[in-house]
Amino acid sequence: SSNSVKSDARAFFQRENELLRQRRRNEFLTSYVYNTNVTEENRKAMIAVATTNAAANKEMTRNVIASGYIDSTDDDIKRQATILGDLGIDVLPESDYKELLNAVSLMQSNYATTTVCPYNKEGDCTLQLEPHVQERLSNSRDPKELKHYWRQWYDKAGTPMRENFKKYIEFTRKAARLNGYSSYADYWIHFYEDPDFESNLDKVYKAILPFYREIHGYVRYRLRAYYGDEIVSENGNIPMHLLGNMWAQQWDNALPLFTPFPEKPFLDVTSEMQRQNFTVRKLFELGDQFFKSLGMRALPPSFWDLSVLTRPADREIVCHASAWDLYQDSDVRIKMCTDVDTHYLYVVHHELGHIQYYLQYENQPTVYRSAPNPGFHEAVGDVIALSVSTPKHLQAIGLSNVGKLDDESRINELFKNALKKIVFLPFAYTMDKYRYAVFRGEVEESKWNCAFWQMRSEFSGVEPPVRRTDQDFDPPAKYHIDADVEYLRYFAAHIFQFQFLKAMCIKAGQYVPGDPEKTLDNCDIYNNKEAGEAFSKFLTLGASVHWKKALKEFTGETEMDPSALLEYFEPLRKWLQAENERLKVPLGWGDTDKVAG
Ligand SMILES: C=C(C[SeH])C(=O)N1CCC[C@H]1C(=O)O
Ligand SMILES: [Zn+2]
Repeated sequence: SSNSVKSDARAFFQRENELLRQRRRNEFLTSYVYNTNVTEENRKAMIAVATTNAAANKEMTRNVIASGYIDSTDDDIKRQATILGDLGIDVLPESDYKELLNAVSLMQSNYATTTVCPYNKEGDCTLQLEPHVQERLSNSRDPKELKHYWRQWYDKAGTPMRENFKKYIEFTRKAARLNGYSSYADYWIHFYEDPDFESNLDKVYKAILPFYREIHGYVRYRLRAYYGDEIVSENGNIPMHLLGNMWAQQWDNALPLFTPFPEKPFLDVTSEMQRQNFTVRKLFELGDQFFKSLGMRALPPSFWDLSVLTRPADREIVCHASAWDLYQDSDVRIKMCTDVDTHYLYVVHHELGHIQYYLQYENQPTVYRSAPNPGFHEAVGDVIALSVSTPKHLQAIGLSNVGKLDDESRINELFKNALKKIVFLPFAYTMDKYRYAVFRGEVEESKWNCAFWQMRSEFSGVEPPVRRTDQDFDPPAKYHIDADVEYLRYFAAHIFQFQFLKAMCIKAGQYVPGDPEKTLDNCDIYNNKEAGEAFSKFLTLGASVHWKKALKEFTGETEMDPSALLEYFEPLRKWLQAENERLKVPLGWGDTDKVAG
């Protein structure tokens, strides 16, 4: 009878999920050892465990397919079988699998260990991306120094990785084909469980593009006033080394060059934190405190014992921040090279968002211990960071003496946030539009580098400080391209986080449409149990239901919709359009001439 079939299926999935959990624990433990101690021995040990697991995962998938549960009339059985029946790169024959992992881990190791030479002075070429190069890109206002560090990094972290990247493309293409996908791009897209994903993505990009063009035009105008016409053209691409970030993905570090109302006081949280002798641990305690104030999960004691929160002096680690689920006894960890400043205050909350999600869904079967939409996982921490960075909250924790800004200071704050949240969207869009094109074979290999810069110019209107040719190979200078990490999850997260924020601010009574005293950009959900309860219910689901169903229960919506984001920034958008008209700022940009055609 269907009951006995169901109980057989339950027993089957119970066993497969438990075995999968053990495999994931082993695999992530060895991967954590490698990421927190980058040696050849640890790299090989990680590959060995992953290879053994790939064979076991293949066996599991064979069992799942043979069981026929994919055709079950029971939604849950069908969903578990569908997800477990999808192998990913584990489908590869063992030798190909090893070659692929070898190529990706070599790119990651290179990124983690690349060091560069100091500008304009003799000295060891031992400067690291975090913290040295990142600090120079953020704070230097010398175009020659900025160009030096830009070129050093791209030449050393990018170009030497061409052969490994080629292998990466070859083997991911083979894996996608073996799984019945037309390309690795389509394998990545299937995680969004949305046939309209790519067309929705283009729709959202087009919806924010007018606002982005206003920001781009104003920034170019102000940069030109500061650096002069030889460095910044009137209506061309913005040289990316001037924008405060190695990849020009967010421009808030260069904000002092283009603050709308420079004479207005600023929430300079970094100097206030340093004045108050904030420690790295304090940053994590702030985040932990926020989640607890919402009635959500606290960090377990093991988190503090097993995480690596600052760069060790005695070994190489992968500094790029990451959060880890070790799939047993609430063993969750963060690995990052934290400094005490506003950038890391944001990153700490971003990573703690992943940790909170891991804890919230830890009692789901292994197959459901993930987000139903990759964008959700990247949005959790960002929502909290948005609340933390409000004047109201910063005053509550003693990092600011103003709880409510006047109109001009509010424009400054919104502008700073737009330099993170709006500027980021065309960048994130390009990271995967480019890789989709390469995965789909739409760009011939001899054009891989020029295509990259042509797309950065087309979608963001930024260009390299020096001419680049197809003898260079710049994409692996970005962590996620080395580490096989899909990037549209961050694009989606930058839209979803404002939908989550608005829903929770309404529940907390912190946002009332049309009430100038209760706007989205000064909403602080701290201590609000109703908001926390709704958030917990949403996160506890894990991947057990379709993301549209989870979103509907949480915010009442079923789409990735930029309305909440545009509402949050509306006062800035109005001001910027008027200001650009007043200053006769030209908008838009043409083709870059920094790329050999
Ligand atoms: C902090 C993380 C680890 Se999931 C990260 O990679 N982020 C967070 C925002 C965008 C993206 C990046 O740094 O490129
Ligand atoms: Zn993340």
